[in-house]
Amino acid sequence: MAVQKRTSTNVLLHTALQNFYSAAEEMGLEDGLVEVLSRPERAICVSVPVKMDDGSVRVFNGYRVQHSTVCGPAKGGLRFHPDVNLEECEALASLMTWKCSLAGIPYGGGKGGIAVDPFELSPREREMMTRTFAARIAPFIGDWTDVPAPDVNTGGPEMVWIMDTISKLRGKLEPGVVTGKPITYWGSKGRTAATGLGVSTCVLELLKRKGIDPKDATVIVQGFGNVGHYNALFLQQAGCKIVGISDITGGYYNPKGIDVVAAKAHVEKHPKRILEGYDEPGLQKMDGNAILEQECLVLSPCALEGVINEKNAGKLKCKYIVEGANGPTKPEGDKILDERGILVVPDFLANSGGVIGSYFEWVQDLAGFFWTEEEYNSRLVPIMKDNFKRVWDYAEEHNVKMRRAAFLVAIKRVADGLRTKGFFL
Ligand SMILES: NC(=O)C1=CN([C@@H]2O[C@H](COP(=O)(O)OP(=O)(O)OC[C@H]3O[C@@H](n4cnc5c(N)ncnc54)[C@H](OP(=O)(O)O)[C@@H]3O)[C@@H](O)[C@H]2O)C=CC1
Ligand SMILES: O=C(O)CCC(=O)C(=O)O
Repeated sequence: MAVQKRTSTNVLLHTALQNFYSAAEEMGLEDGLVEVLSRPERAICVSVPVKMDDGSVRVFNGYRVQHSTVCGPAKGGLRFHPDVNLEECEALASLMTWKCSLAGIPYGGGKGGIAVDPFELSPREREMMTRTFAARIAPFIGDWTDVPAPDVNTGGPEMVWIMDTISKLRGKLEPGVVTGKPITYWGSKGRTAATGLGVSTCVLELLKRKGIDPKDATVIVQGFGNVGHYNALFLQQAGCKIVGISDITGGYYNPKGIDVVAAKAHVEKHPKRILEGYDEPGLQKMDGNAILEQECLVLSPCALEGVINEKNAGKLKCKYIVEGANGPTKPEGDKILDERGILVVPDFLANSGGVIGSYFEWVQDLAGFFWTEEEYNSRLVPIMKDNFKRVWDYAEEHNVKMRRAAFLVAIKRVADGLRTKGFFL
């Protein structure tokens, strides 16, 4: 019987399934494996009741999806955002499977989160919500089963609350149950900047392949959070001119180059930690979508999914796209970029520095022995360069786009594992 292709109205799941099916078809993957890998192994839905500060009770929906554990424990972030839903988690979990496979680290893929606007909660409410969520997914997570990490709107505090809740439930310290923890609490030096360092490494590798001096490169970075800010900072340090940045308050464009350090200092001082009100000579403020369409050599979307699509792909004025966010380009947008000859370095290669960095943290936690930041970065950067090279070379050799090359390489490792191990457990 032919493969029953799944479809979804969710942008991310639609993108994930289309990318997977077309790569699977190209590599001639057996139907049985296509069926298995187009579905998650396990999807957990929990309700998360919280007693609010005013005495009322609110119940939030929480999710954890484990797409694959063929190559190791499920691994991937937790996001707190009003738009979080099961299908989105499923898509992001599958992307984690391919990301970990491509990176050559011993993990499968998982993702989860809570449908909530965390900024509406008090610190106490946020902690209670996180701890209750941790307790409800406790039977399914652990250092050798599923290891969550930060994603959008989560970070060190949430990871500590999860680790502490699980440790109390199990009656022993469980540092390896989550990564992205603060350094003082079994975290690792280097993890905070790891994703941005990985994205910027891919930009610089791309420039090298194209024979472009970083000093001649203009870059626009969408999103000025963890990934976007560090990406912009490292690129500026490497000599690139950052001509555009953006956050929820809109786009900030300066053809003379934005001072990333000053912009970050402004955000740190702002009570809402946003770019609003940032100014410097030559800066033009614009709509958040318009910034994507400004002139630059490299555009690096580091905020949201689906931002490059059928509506704007024809209007972009960049030559290269290096995806820091997960799923920023819809397949419809990808097709147009392809026709226009705009080269895309795909998300699960470009932003894999985060999970590779998490792997380093997990290794240190299991060993109880910690590295210096120099050791951490000196391991991360060569792995990123090697992975970039592997995908670049495959794309050149087989005359395919980098996204397709990355999928083909990543699916092969998981498929080989499945063939060897079988499907029974
Ligand atoms: N953190 C990590 O290690 C990894 C993250 N990723 C992915 O990278 C992306 C960003 O994650 P991360 O940096 O951690 O998240 P953060 O929450 O730290 O930052 C997100 C950024 O996006 C901005 N943003 C939100 N909405 C818009 C909008 N409409 N237009 C422009 N900017 C917007 C936010 O602005 P504001 O602050 O004003 O709300 C913020 O600057 C996500 O797709 C995530 O899955 C991938 C791999 C690892
Ligand atoms: O650090 C991790 O384990 C996962 C990071 C993540 O969620 C991602 O790469 O999208």
